[in-house]
Amino acid sequence: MRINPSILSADFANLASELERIHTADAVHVDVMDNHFVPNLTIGKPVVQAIANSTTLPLDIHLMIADADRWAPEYAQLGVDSVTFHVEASTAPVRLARELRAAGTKASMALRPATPVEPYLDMLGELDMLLLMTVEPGFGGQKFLDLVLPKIRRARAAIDGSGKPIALQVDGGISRDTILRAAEAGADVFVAGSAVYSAPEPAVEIDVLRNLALGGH
Ligand SMILES: O=C(CO)[C@@H](O)[C@H](O)COP(=O)(O)O
Repeated sequence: MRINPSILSADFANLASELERIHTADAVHVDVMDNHFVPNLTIGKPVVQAIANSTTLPLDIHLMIADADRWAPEYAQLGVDSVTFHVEASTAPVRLARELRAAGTKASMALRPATPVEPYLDMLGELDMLLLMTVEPGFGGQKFLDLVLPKIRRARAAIDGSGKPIALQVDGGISRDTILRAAEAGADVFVAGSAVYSAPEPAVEIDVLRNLALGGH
């Protein structure tokens, strides 16, 4: 059960201290948005590099950008732990996943809530992590979409059937109220933004969320 706080909900003017506030996290989830794939604009490579230089936590990079085939390998060069691209933004996801692994990072692929997982089950072995979005990507603070739960269950069954150690991440609306449902469905990596950063002590909230998730297993 891993908790990766999203710095989208952090104070961007004080990123170094905001990273210290989540020292109990398993990794830092970094949302890169380009105002094309999603209707929001966040940060790019220079700021990702600065974050990498400011923390000892692994970086979990979530690219919500168009033309993932072109850009994702460049993020892999930054020495981050994992790079997640959206399948809806890639024309050659198998080749891209292989390129990411060849660059020394974990390869991860994300699906929007309405994107079915079945067409991609045969390529699970190319991935280190599958991200199932539990909100429409673009903004923090949205409501968890329960309609994704059956897809999480189907993905869990396929991962278990593959016999491969593929992480199953969920992102969006994860809180004390929703994390158990996602865990019971089979998720094992949880991205939480507003729930962590709105807490008085984010590091403690991370531990609370992790313990709640453990109740689902
Ligand atoms: O990628 C996204 C949103 O597109 C997420 O990472 C959010 O940043 C999570 O925030 P909360 O829903 O937990 O507030």
